[in-house]
Amino acid sequence: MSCFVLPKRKAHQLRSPARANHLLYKQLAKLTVLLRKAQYLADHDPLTGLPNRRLLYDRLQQAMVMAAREQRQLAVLMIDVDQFKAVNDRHGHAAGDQLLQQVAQRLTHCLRSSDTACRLGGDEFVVILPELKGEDPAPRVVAKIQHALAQPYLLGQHALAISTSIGVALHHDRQQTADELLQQADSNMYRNKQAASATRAAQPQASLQS
Ligand SMILES: Nc1nc2c(ncn2[C@@H]2O[C@H](COP(=O)(O)OP(=O)(O)OP(=O)(O)O)[C@@H](O)[C@H]2O)c(=O)[nH]1
Repeated sequence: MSCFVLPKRKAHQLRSPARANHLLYKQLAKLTVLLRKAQYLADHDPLTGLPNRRLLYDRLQQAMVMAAREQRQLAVLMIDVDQFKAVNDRHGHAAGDQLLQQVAQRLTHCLRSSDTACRLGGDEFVVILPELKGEDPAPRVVAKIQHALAQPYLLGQHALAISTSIGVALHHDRQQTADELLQQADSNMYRNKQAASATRAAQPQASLQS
């Protein structure tokens, strides 16, 4: 914390109030920058730069309140990379990291500025869609995301195709908590993953391509 302390100055420099004020102002400006950086680090995933679990809960709770107040539809998507462990095992952890970074970039490009994509941890991402309009719009967003994430990735020298499992939860019930909504999206994702896994088992050629 030594950077927050006024630097030692010759006594005559600090005797001038204008000079002392100037030094204090500079130190406060530095402190403000450091606090902003600390806040960013507390709220974001260092690998992908996406909001982390802490900020996800914050944004989701706010979005749920706004959706209820303005009678808007809100959906949460739970997104999990299929067989991600195999990417690490076959191509190395650094390639796995690159894949997660590219998934995060693609997710961000697919979404509107009012939507939020977060990294929950590992290969799990959450998307908050706070302003759904029209009839049953969530499946359209899911299809768009799934298509974008299914395009091949370039990891160093390797081109790699992956699939993702996505679970959707719609926020209908005002009593529902953020945790319950995420849990519902997670259960739906898990069910979809199991179905996709059963399909892959029946068609071994459809598994991870590299
Ligand atoms: N490269 C990399 N790997 C990570 C990171 N965080 C977690 N992992 C790895 O991600 C993998 C997650 O594996 P799982 O989700 O359990 O398994 P999976 O292979 O995706 O299996 P399914 O989800 O059932 O398809 C584990 O091997 C973790 O070690 C990370 O930041 N970078």
